Amino acid sequence: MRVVNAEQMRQIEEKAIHHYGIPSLLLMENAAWAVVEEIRRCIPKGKEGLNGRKAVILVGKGNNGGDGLAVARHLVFQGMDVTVLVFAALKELKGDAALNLHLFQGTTGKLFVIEGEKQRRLTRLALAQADVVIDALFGIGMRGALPGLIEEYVDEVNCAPGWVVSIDIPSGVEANTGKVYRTAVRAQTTVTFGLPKWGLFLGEGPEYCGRVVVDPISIPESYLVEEGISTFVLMDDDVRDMIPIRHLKGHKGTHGKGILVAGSKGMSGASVLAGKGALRSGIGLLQIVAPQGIAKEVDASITEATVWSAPGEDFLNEEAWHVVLKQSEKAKALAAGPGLGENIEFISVLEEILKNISCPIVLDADALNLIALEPGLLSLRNGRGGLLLTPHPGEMARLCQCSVEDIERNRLDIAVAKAVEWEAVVVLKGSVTIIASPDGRAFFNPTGNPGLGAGGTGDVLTGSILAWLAQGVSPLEAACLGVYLHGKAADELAKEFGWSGFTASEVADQIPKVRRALEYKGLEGKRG
Ligand SMILES: NC(=O)C1=CN([C@@H]2O[C@H](COP(=O)(O)OP(=O)(O)OC[C@H]3O[C@@H](n4cnc5c(N)ncnc54)[C@H](O)[C@@H]3O)[C@@H](O)[C@H]2O)[C@@H](O)CC1
Ligand SMILES: [K+]
Repeated sequence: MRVVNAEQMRQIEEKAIHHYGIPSLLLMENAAWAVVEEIRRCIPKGKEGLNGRKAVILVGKGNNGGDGLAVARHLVFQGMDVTVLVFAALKELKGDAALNLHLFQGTTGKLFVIEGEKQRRLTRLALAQADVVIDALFGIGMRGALPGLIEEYVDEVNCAPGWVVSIDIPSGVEANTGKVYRTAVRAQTTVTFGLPKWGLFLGEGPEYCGRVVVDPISIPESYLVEEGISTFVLMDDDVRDMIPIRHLKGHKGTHGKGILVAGSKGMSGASVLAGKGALRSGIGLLQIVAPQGIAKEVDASITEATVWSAPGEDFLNEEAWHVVLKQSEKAKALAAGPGLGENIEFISVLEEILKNISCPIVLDADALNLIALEPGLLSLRNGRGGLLLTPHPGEMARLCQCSVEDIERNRLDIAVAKAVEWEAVVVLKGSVTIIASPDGRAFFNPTGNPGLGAGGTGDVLTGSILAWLAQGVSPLEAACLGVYLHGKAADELAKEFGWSGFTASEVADQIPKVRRALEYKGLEGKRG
C-alpha cells in the first residue's frame, strides 16, 4: 500500500472532488463513518450496544475538527452520551467543519468551548468517565508544536482510562515527519483516510498512533495507486508475491548457493546466527568462509553448512580473498560482515569482492564500518550485480559521516538519497525499518517489535536476505522479504514471550513458520 505526505493526500482528495464532483462534505461524512465503525469495534458492547456509553470528542478549528463533529453527531444518534470540547472560537470553524458544528448543535449532545483553565475540572471529569475519547484536534494541517493550552489537555487525554481513537493522525504528530515537539495524543487506534501518512511510520509517530486502520472514504482506488507516489508500506499481499515458488523437481542447486563471509575470534556466533537465518529461509547450499582460528567451532555449530577455513587466525586477512573467490564460483549471492571485527586488513578483501564478484552482495555490520573508512569503494560496484547494505542508524551515520540524530531526523530522505547515490538497496534498520531502492522508491516495514533489540538478530536478517537472493529473488524484493518475515517471526514469538526474552536463534527458527502462514493465507484467499 502507498504511503503519502500531507501534500500528496490533499492532491488526491482535490482530484476526487474536482474530477468526479464528490462534495468534500461527503468525504468528511465517510471519514466520520469509518471512525464510528472503528469505535463500534473497539468498545465492548453490552446488550444495549453503544447506548448510554460516554464519548468525549476534542475538536480543533480545521477539517479534522469537522470530522470529529460529524462523528459526534453519529454517536449521539447511536444513543451515546456525547461531550464535545471545542478548542477554538466557534466562529473560527469554516466550511464543512462549520456545517457539521451546526448539525451537531441540533442534537442532544453537549458542547463546550475550551478557552483556558476554567473548564479544566469539567474536562477532567468527562475524560475520567469516557468509554471512548476521540481526538479531532489536528490532522494533516498541523505544523510545529501543539499550542500550550491544548498540550495541557492532551496530557489529560493521555491519562484517561477510555479507549483513545485519533482521527487521521494523532494530534501533535506532524504528518510529514512524525515529529512530536513536546507531547501528542497517545492513541490506541488511529483511523486514517485515503492512504496512511508518512508521520505514522517516521519519527515518534509509531509510538503514538497505536493500531492503524486505513479507510478509503470513497476516494477512487485508481487515485490511491498513483504511479507518482514512491513510498509504500509492506503488506502481507505484497510480500507473499515475492516468495519464490518451489518446484516439485527443485534441488539444492536450484535453491541456490550462497556464500557467507563472517566471524572472528570471539564472534563465531555471528556466522552461526547468519547461517541459521539463511538455512531457515530456504537456501539450497550455504558455504561459510571463516578465519582459521574459529572455522572448526563454526563447523561444529552449524552442521548443515560447509565451512571453509580462510587465511587469518583470529580475523580474516588479505589472503582470505582467494578462498572467497574460489568458493564464489557458481554462487548466486554473497553476504559479508557479521562478526568480522574491525579488522582493517579486510578492506582489501571488500575491495576485491566489490570489483570482481558478479552475483548480488549484501554488506552488513563490520563490512559497513570498514566501508565507512573508504566510502568511495561503493562506486566500484557501479550497479553491477546488485548491492545491498543493511546498516543500523549508527552504521548509517558512519557511512554518511553525520550524527545518528541526523539520520533519525531524516530517515526517509537519507535512505532514499543514499540508495540512489550508491546504486544499492539500503535497508535502514530501526523500529520501522526502511528499505530504499536505487530507483527512488522506499518501503516501510510494519512488522517486528522491541524484542528484536537483542544481539544477533541483525545477523539472522543478513543470512535471511542472502538466502532469498540465492533463491533468485531480486535484491529489492529479497530485502523486503527478509525484513518483513524477520519482523513477523519476532511478532510470532511475542505472542508467547511478549517483547523480550526471545533469542536471535529463535527468530531464525520461526521464519519458515511465518512464511508458511503467509503462503497459506494466500491460498485461502484464492479459495474464497
Ligand atoms: N481535504 C479533504 O477532503 C478531507 C479532509 N479531511 C480531514 O481534514 C484534515 C485536514 O484538515 P485541515 O487542512 O483543515 O487541517 P487540520 O484540521 O489539521 O487543522 C489545520 C488548522 O490548524 C492550524 N494549525 C496548524 N498547525 C498549528 C499549530 N501548531 N498550532 C495551532 N494551530 C495550527 C492551521 O492554521 C489550520 O487552521 C485531515 O487530516 C482529515 O482529518 C477529511 O474530512 C476527509 C476529507
Ligand atoms: K487527530
